[in-house]
Amino acid sequence: MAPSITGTVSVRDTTTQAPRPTNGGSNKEHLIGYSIDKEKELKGTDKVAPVSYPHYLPVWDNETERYPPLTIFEHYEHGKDADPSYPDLFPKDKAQIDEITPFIGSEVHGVQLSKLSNAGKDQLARYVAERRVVAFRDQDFADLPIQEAVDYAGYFGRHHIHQTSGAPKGFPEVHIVFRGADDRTGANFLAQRTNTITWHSDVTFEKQPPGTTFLYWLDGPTSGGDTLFADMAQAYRRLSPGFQKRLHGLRAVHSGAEQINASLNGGGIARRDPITTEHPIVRTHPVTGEKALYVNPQFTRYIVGYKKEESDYLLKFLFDHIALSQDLQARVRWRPGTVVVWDNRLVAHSAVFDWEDGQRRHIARLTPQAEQPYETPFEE
Ligand SMILES: O=C(O)CCC(=O)C(=O)O
Ligand SMILES: [Fe+2]
Repeated sequence: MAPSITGTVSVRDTTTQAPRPTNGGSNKEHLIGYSIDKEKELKGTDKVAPVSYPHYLPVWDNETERYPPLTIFEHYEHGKDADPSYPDLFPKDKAQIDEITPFIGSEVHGVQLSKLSNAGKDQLARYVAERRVVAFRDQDFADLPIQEAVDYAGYFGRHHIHQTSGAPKGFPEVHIVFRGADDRTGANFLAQRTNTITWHSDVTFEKQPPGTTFLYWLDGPTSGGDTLFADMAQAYRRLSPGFQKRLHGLRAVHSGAEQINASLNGGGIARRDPITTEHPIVRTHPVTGEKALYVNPQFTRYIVGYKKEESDYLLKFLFDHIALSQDLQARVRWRPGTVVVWDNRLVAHSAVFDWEDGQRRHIARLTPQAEQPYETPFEE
């Protein structure tokens, strides 16, 4: 049951971006600074369109929103039950599927996600694991009552409640990505940095990070604000057998502390105490059995048992490998009505802040948690 939000409610820009890493990563400080009053001031003038989904505007409760640590739970992976010929997800002659690249990314027309049976949802989980990220067009998801969207995604795993991000009032399990129409932090940010790319997998500092993850469009610029995805299984396969073998057995520490500090420093909230968690550097997918790299510059801090220089060096290599290999990446262009579903165990992703004309960008994420990452032995 969602706690009610009372007390001081503030509305600001939100992204999942954490502050500078302590290792060789290349991520950015988070982009902050939205004020609802400014947007209200502009509203009613011809400078800015009204918010399409005002009930999805992010709020924070600085005073009362506080949660105990997340507990371990038994995750049921529905993708394991899927018929791999996808008869319920893609009934005959209904769906048009366009592969964005051979390995990663599909764009689907003609399927209404909200209407899927449980068999269809099982197949969705599996299909997304196969394709890594899928953009479903012309969806009614954003128009459903928020509770229905929440219930829908809850089929795939226990909802993650984000430690810092804004959420629609009364729905802390919905993570909101928002940049207001008055927002100038992007320009300010780019005055200090050369780009806005922040590769990450979501909340990898948690003991049970997300699996099948949903992001759906509410408002956005006419062009720009795409999302980048990198195929982490393909990134693993591109390495030589000798190098793959070296990575097996290594574990890395992921930290959520810097994200919490950045939130508190910016006047935001911390819903839980910060945690760090060790995960294997190579994890295995529970449905497909594929191995994938599982490190990211946003949250991975160091390799357990390595000296600092060794750890920084190896992590930098892996972060660069992911960021520079555009031949294992897909770029998803948003359109009204789009729902993007990805498997957070198999991709890294990054927002692209490349529009400068003050248009609003507003997206909602539902983030079912999955199993504790595990590793299976290296195979020649
Ligand atoms: O804004 C985006 O394109 C992606 C945001 C993001 O990283 C997320 O919601 O997990
Ligand atoms: Fe993210």
